[in-house]
Amino acid sequence: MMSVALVLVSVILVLLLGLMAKSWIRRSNLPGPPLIPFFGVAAFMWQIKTKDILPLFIGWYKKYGEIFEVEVFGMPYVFVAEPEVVEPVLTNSVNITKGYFEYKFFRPMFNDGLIVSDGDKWRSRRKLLTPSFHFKILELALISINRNAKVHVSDLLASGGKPMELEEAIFLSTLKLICETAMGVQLSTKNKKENQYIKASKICLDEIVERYLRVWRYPEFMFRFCSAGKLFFKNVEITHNFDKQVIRQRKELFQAEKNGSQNNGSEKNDRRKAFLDSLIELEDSHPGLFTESDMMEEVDTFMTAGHHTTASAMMFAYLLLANHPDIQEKVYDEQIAIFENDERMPTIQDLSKMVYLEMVIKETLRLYPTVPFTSRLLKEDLRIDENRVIKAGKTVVVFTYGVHHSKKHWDNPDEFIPERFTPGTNRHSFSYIPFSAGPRNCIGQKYAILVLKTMLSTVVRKCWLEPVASMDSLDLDYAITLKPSGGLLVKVLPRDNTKASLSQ
Ligand code: HEM
Repeated sequence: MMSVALVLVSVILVLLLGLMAKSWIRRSNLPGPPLIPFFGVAAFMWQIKTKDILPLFIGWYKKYGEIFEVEVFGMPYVFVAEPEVVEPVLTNSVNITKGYFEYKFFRPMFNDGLIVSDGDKWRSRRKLLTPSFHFKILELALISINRNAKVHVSDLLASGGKPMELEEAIFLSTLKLICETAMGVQLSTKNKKENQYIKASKICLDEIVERYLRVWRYPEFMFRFCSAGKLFFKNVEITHNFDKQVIRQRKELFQAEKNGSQNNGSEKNDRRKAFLDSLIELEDSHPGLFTESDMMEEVDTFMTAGHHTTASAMMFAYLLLANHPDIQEKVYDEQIAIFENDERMPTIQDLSKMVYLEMVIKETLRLYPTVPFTSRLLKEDLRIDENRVIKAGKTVVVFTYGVHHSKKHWDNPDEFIPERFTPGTNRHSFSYIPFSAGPRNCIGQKYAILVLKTMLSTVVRKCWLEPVASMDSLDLDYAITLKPSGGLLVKVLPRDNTKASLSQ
């Protein structure tokens, strides 16, 4: 009996030593937290909460520098925050594959949609979908954005200046916007199903982050078995049902428009198509080649990516403006210089004049990058310099938060200074990458800037934002996108009254 136990212990020891040796060999000469046999950092990650994730990586970044290596359950991850290294990672046209586990966990939500897909499928989809975000389409979208911005402002003002939890109102606005502009479907004003959808998609993203931290949930069968997995799949179903309904509604309209134009004998409408219309047209013209499930995976992807991201950026912008009244006032002055006392909504030309507002948005995305990490699985070796190579097979995580807070590239990196984005200021082009860069950059970035500018312009013209708590007490939650932990409490007052009371 003793000898069997001894053999078992010896085998386990040899296995652990083997794994350690493998790790040391693979690790090359990059610094990083001490190796823990077999589990790597996963051995203590299970104790961590989502709001501890960013501080943990910031701590390692401060301790080990702009390139460090972390091992999770035998998988090596190289974190990079040095613009000179980020550049070859993001611009390489071979290394377009996303990190394996990080993106695999999205598959139940997005299947093989644009964020997750790879190789030829990704290339052809990207080519197909890019025209949907063409300038002409965005110009048309402005009508919907303006209408929603007005509704959003009256929702904010209804709070009567009392501290208001803004997260829900912001998410509702950005969801309605992506539905109207990209999907061509106007949502109801009752908001019941919409709020249910928003809640479900938040639960899904939260559960993905929790899954990163709990290695025993990595295997699909284990995840499906536990209560977290059951909750996740239940909420995935809610989001899918909502998206199916959106597709159904748009298809009915599409068919009605098609019949209408045939009956009128009118010419084929060749204007550029909004996102969902081009997918429906493709299914219509290529039956069997582009299917309903192909359409679903892209709608699922764009519905989530299209509203969580802009909502996160808006939340931080409100918080920063409320806490920096001087900057809020400068944004307002620029609006007055453009509109004087005219109540009209902004045109594309007006938006192009909002240079200071754009600087504020850029600085918000620098301080609080909506997507703080992105990753690539290296298909070929990446030489950093004479002494350092990151080997093919490793996952490189671009630590955007670290890039944006680098003391080498930014003076007082933790301060909110929109003036650093004064047009014409020089900097390393990979020291600022909120939308990533290279072939897999954000397809929605022009749309996002349009939404942010229009919404913020409308809010600042009509409202005065006041803080409820100082930014010093702000914790950041990593929920795939970055969010203020515990929501967003701000006071919203009508601008005119405030101006009047300020001048008294
Ligand atoms: C403030 C707003 C936004 C920010 C900061 C942002 C940021 C990013 C980043 C960093 C990536 C790269 C992710 C990666 O490599 O893993 C990305 C990709 C992507 N974004 Fe955005 N995004 C924003 C808004 C949007 C919007 C509004 C949409 C849709 C309308 C969108 C759709 C996508 C899609 C589909 C991808 C994948 C592109 C590909 O792999 O080809 N994003 N975004």
